[in-house]
Order: sequence, then C-alpha cells, then structure tokens
Amino acid sequence: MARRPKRMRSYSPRTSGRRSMANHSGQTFSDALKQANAENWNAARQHRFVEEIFAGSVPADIMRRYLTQDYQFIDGFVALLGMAIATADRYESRIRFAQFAAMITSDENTYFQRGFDALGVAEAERRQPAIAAPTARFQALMREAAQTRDYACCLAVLTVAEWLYLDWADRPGAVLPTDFIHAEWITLHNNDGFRAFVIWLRGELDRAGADADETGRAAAASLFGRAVALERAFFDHIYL
Ligand SMILES: Cc1ncc(C[n+]2csc(CCO)c2C)c(N)n1
Repeated sequence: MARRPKRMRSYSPRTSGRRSMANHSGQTFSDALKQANAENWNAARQHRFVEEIFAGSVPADIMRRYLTQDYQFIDGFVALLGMAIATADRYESRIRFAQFAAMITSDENTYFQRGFDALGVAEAERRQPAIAAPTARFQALMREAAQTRDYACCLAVLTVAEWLYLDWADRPGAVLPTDFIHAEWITLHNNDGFRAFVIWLRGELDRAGADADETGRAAAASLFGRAVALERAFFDHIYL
C-alpha cells in the first residue's frame, strides 16, 4: 500500500475513500492544536478565577474588572463571527453561526447588564472603560483573524474562545454558587446547547484544517496558539 512520506503530517482524507479528520497519530486538527498549547490551556482552565467563580468567591472588584473588560471583547467577537458566516464553505455552517450570533447578542447581553447593575458599574465604565493590554491584544487578534478572510483562521480563534470556556466551566457534579453573577457565568458556558455548539465548531475546524494546505494550517495554528496565550493573560490581568 502506498504511504505518505512520514514527515508529512496530514489531516487530509485517507486513501480508503472515507474522509477521516484524524492525522496519522489518530488526532484531529483541533486535538493537535490543543495539545500543542497544553501549558497555556491548562493554566487558563485551572486559573484562580475559575476556582473562585465555582466557589462563588470572586471579589466584587475583580468581577467588575473582568466583566467590564470582557464586555469590550464581544463586539470584535461578533464581527469575527460575521466573517466566519461570510467565509464558511457551506450554507448549513452559515445558518449555525447566524443562529449562534442571534443567541449571544440576546441572552448573554442581559447577563452583562444585570451583572453591571448588581456590581454598581457606572454607564461610562460599561461603555468605555480604559482598555487593558490583554483586552486590546485580543481585539487585535480577532481583527487579524477576520482580515485573513479565511474560514480556518476565523475558526481557530472562535474555537479557542468557546472551547476553552466550555472546558473550564464543564465540571460535572459541581455545586453552583448562589450568587447569579457567578452561577450564570458558569451555566452560560456549560449548558447542553453550548456544548453541542463547541463540538460542532471543533468539527468545522477539523474539516477546514483538512481542506487547507500546510500554509493555511500553519496560519490557523499560529492564531490558535496566540488565542490560548491571550485567554491565560486575560485571566491573569484581572488580578494584577
Ligand atoms: C476573554 C474571553 N474569552 C472567551 C470568552 C467566551 N466567549 C466569548 S463570546 C462567547 C460566545 C457566547 O458566550 C464565549 C463563549 C469570553 N467571554 N471571554
């Protein structure tokens, strides 16, 4: 049987005819990217913020900083979703992203408003806080991903933002904290609909990675890695 040269790591369809998203070590593109960034990924997943939110003990001033900065992240995120809708290779994918965009611009938005109310965040601080460095870098990374006009590159950044959040929030059997500010930020990221979306998103990244050439995969991998590093830096900065 003809084999590919060993050093050529490929996520392309196998010769059997059935499309497989796995590479030769049995890993999908998204698995390989996560593994390549394990140190930053795990540091974010087990961050002090995550421990404290499950314990319901994030201090109010830390939560205030987190939510005001995170609110500044959403606009660029929705713009990146828009580019994913534009560059997706299938109508079905566009529909799925469009439905997700509609959902996050309604439900999640009320969480931020209620959270700001509960934490006494002034109007100016909601609309135009001083942008912290990791927030600015995240905004720039999302803009860079969108400007590639490449589906795999858009997916790389979107997948990190969603999957890493599912990964930290998904603690089966964990008791939810009583304060909605903590509890709802967890349940926004560990509910079944969100889980299904992340699984679908990873599948899209696997498929786009398999369809891309080495250069395209390298570009997506670079964006993925920088997004994971920024997720960690974003959690870190709210405690500084
Ligand atoms: C720094 C940062 N990274 C990722 C997320 C997670 N996230 C951002 S938009 C979105 C979709 C709807 O919830 C999700 C999951 C966040 N909030 N903040």
